[in-house]
Amino acid sequence: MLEVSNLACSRGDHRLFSGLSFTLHPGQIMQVQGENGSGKTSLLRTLCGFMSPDEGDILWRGESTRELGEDYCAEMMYLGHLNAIKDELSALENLRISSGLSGVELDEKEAVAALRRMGLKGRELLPTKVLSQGQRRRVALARMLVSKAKLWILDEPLAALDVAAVALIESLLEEHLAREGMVIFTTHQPLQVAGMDMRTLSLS
Ligand SMILES: Nc1ncnc2c1ncn2[C@@H]1O[C@H](COP(=O)(O)OP(=O)(O)OP(=O)(O)O)[C@@H](O)[C@H]1O
Repeated sequence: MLEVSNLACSRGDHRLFSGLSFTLHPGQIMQVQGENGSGKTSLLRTLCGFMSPDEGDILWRGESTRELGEDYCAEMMYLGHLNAIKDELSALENLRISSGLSGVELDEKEAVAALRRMGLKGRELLPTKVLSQGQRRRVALARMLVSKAKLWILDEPLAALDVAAVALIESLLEEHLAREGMVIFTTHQPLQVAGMDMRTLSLS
């Protein structure tokens, strides 16, 4: 369970939000909404521990995420809106390295299978710099197929994806929630997650 209480966050002199509280239970998904610049990415990065809040507490299974440190990181997967993939490396190398850094060692067969499920058959060994924007996004999102993390924090996961890839991401979210996973995400596009308890958090 993730419990956020009285969270406040600023950028420079500008207060983005304050007094933000919510609880996310296993099997729940929450969409963070708000116009451009309202602080959605800042909130997600704060929940990951990449930014420190001005005030407030973030608890994972009842303990402070700051104190849990790597133990929290091992249970959380963050996919930012920038792909964080290395241009010179292949799709296969990118997936194996990013997965390894998050504590999941993938052998080549597993990584190839994940990339193929993401529609990247025949693109596994190419340097990612030659892939299209949507294909690069698919490489980054392939982590969703191999992650063992309970909490997924996803910033604009649908950006640059075509209809088939959006449907695949929706099904991966459904599978994750059915396994008692948790998801916090932002999107400016509609997302259909069947039969799920979709919560929303609006920043203004
Ligand atoms: N490093 C920084 N220094 C100063 N201001 C920043 C910095 N990063 C972000 N900001 C500002 O903080 C505000 C919130 O940015 P953030 O990226 O969290 O918004 P967002 O809701 O995710 O926006 P979008 O929908 O456009 O992705 C913006 O006004 C932005 O200009």
